[in-house]
Amino acid sequence: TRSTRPKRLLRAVQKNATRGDPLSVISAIDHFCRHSEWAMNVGDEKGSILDSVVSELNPNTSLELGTYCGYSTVRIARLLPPGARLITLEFNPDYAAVARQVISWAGVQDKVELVEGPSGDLIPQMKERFGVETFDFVFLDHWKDRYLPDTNLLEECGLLRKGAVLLADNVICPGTPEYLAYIRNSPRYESRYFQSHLEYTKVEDGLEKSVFLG
Ligand SMILES: Cc1ncnc2c1ncn2[C@@H]1O[C@H](/C=C/CNC(=O)c2cc(-c3ccc(F)cc3)cc(O)c2O)[C@@H](O)[C@H]1O
Ligand SMILES: [Mg+2]
Repeated sequence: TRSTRPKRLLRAVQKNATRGDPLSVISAIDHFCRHSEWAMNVGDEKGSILDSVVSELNPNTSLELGTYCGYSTVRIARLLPPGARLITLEFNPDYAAVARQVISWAGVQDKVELVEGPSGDLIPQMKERFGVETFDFVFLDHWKDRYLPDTNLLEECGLLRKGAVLLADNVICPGTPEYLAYIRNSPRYESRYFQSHLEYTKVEDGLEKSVFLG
């Protein structure tokens, strides 16, 4: 079957990372993206901002929109306390298949539930089908024009608790103008921009951290 970039990324993980060692999986992917083929993982620079937000929050229930190859899934899951869980949504079955293998190579599969399907259909099912009360943390990294509709959906479904944190990737590059305008002007959120760079490049990008005030 035709080799794809995600499959080549997975092979690099299986070749260079140690099973059960999430940090070695993260560095194997970063090395592959720096020295072989660029890929749209959040990367090491923005990834360390993601790490600090997750570590400070210690979320019990987290949601990731857009799994891709599972890089940020592993970054988040390795920091979660015992019993905590991360639900990650991915509608491309080929990407999901690669991500499942990256996640299990890292040994964090017990903390992760990868659900295949479009976020717009799955978010309204979170309570009944997945037993979620509310999310403590949401990482947005899927199609950029879905950030705002999915945020509104999370609000409408009562899935954000007071103090829940939304962390959005790529608010500069490729950019999420509608989402930024909404979240920065809404009285229901307290937002802060973390300046950084587009993964593996010198181009400016950043993460927007927004606390839901209820
Ligand atoms: C509604 C729905 N439901 C479920 N899964 C969904 C979904 N919408 C998308 N997905 C999934 O999520 C990932 C998509 C990620 C989109 N990310 C980017 O486009 C992206 C692009 C760049 C970039 C920057 C400069 C360039 F020159 C080129 C690319 C950097 C990034 O960091 C990105 O995240 C991908 O795995 C897709 O299948
Ligand atoms: Mg991204």
